[in-house]
Amino acid sequence: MSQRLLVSWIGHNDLAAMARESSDAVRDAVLETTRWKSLGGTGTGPVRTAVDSGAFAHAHLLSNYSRELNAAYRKWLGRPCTVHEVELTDPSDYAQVVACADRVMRELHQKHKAAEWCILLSPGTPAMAAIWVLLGKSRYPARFYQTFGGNMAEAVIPYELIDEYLPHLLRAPDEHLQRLAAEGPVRGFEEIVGESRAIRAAKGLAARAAVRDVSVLLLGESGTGKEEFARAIHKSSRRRDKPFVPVNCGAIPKELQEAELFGHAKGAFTGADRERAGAFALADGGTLFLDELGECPPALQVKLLRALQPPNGKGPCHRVFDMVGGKPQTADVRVLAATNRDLPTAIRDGSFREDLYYRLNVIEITLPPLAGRDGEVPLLADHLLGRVNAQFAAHEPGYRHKSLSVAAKKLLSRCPWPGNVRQLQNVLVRAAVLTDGDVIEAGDLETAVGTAAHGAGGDTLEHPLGNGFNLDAHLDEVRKHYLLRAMRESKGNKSRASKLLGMKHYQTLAAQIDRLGIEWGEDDGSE
Ligand SMILES: Nc1ncnc2c1ncn2[C@@H]1O[C@H](COP(=O)(O)OP(=O)(O)OP(=O)(O)O)[C@@H](O)[C@H]1O
Repeated sequence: MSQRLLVSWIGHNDLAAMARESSDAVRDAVLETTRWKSLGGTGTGPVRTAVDSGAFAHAHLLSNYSRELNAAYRKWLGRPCTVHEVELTDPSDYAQVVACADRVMRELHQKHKAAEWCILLSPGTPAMAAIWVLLGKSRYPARFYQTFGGNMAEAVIPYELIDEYLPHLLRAPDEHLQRLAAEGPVRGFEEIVGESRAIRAAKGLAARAAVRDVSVLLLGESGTGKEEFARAIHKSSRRRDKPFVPVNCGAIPKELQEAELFGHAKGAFTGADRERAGAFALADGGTLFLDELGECPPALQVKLLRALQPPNGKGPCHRVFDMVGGKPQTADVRVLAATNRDLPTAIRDGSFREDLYYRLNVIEITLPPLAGRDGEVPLLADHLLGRVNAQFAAHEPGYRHKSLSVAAKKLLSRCPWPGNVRQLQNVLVRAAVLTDGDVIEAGDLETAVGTAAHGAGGDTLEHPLGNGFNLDAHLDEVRKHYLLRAMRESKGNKSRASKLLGMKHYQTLAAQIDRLGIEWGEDDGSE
C-alpha cells in the first residue's frame, strides 16, 4: 500500500502553540518573528493536530523561519517529519509562494513516486492555501485536509481543474501554439492534410489538447479522419513513445467485451487457458482509442465508466479496473474516443449514458464532411495518391508512380463524397490499379468514381425541411437502404457487404444492422 505523506507550511499559529509550551528564549524568538504582542490562544496548532491524528506516515513541512526555530519546532512536534527551509520574503506574494511550493513538491514527487499526497491547508496565508489548491488539483494530485477546533477533517473540493477549466482555456486562442503552427507543421500532425478553415480549426484544437492529458471526443461522419486525428494527438503528446491501442467498441462480441478491455486471468472462463492483458493494460503509459463509441452496448458503458473515474487524489489518467477473474489492476491511460452518432440524441432516447458522455467529452472536436472543405479535394487527392504510390511501389517492383491530371482533379472536386476521405482514398486506389499510364486522367476516374460523381440521389438531398423532418431519422433511413443493398449484393455475406460499404470491420456492419433493427433473414440473400 502506498504511504500517506503530509505536506504543510508551518504557520504562525503552529509556532505560537510551540512557544506556549517552551522556554522564554523560544517564546521571545517566536514573538519577534510573528511580530505579535503576546501569544494568546490555546490548542496545539494545525500541524500538530494533523500529525497527532496518526493518519500520515511522515510530514514534510515548508518553513521560512530561522533554522533555530525550525529545529525547536521539530523537537516539540516529536513525530517523523522533515522541515524544508525556503526563501520567502513575503508570504502573501503568490509568485514567491508558488515558486517555493512547486520546487519542494517537485523534489518530493521525484523522491517518493508511489506516495499518496495529503496537503494541510490550514497553516499560513490565504495565498499559501490558494496555491496548495491549484497545485493539488493539477500538477501534484493530492487530498486536502484542514483543522478546526483541534480536529482534523478532509476538505473535499468539488472542482476538477482539468475537466472544468481546461476546455475553456483551450477554446481561447493559444498564442504559443498558433505561432508554432504558423512556423511549420505541428509535430505529430504531418499526416493530416487540409488548409480549409474547418480543418485548420480542428488541427489547432487537437494540437492544444494533445499536450494536456485530457480526454478528447472526436465527432464526424464516417471516413472524415477521426482515427487519423486520434493518432496525431497521440503522436504529438508526451505519450508518443508508448502504445496507441485502438478498440472498436461496436465490434467486440458481447461475451468478450469485458475481457477485451480489462483482460482476463487464466481459467476465468472456458477457453481462457492463459492470462491475457486487455486494452487498458496494453495501453499503459500511452493512449486508448475507443472507436465507434456510439455503438457501445449499455453493459459495456457501465464498465467503461467505472474504469474512467480516477480515484480521489489521483491524476486524470489513473485507471483502476478489474481483470476478469483476477485482481484489480491500475494503469496510466489517456483515453480518446470517436463516434459518428449524435450522442445527445442517443442520451435522450436512453441508449447512451450521459455520465459517460461527459467523462469522455472534456474536449470535443468535430471533423467536417469532405464536401464542406473548400478547395481541399485536390490537395488531399495528391497526398492520398502519394500514399497509394508508396504502398504499391513497396510490393510491386517496377511500379510507376501515378499523378492526377488537372481535369481529373476538377472532376474529383465536383463529387459530393458521402463517404468522405475514405471514399476518395478508395477511388484513388481503384484508379491507380486501373490506369496503365503515369497520369490518371478524368476519363480513368469516371469508372472509379461511379455514383460519387453524380450525387447521392436528388430526392434524398432535396427532402423538404420542417413539418416533422428529422435529419437523424432521415439519415438512418438512407443508411438502412444502403446496408440492405450491400447485404443483397453480397448475398448476405457481412464481410463482403462491409467492404462494399467502405467499412473497416464487418462487426461495424453487424452493430449497425442491430441498432437500426434491420431484419435480415437467411433467404433474403438469394435472388
Ligand atoms: N485530413 C486528412 N489527411 C490525410 N488523410 C486523411 C485525412 N482524413 C482522413 N484521412 C484518411 O482517410 C481514411 C479514413 O480516415 P479515418 O479512418 O481516420 O476515418 P474515421 O472518421 O475514423 O472513419 P470511421 O468513422 O468509419 O471509423 C484513412 O485512410 C485516413 O488516413
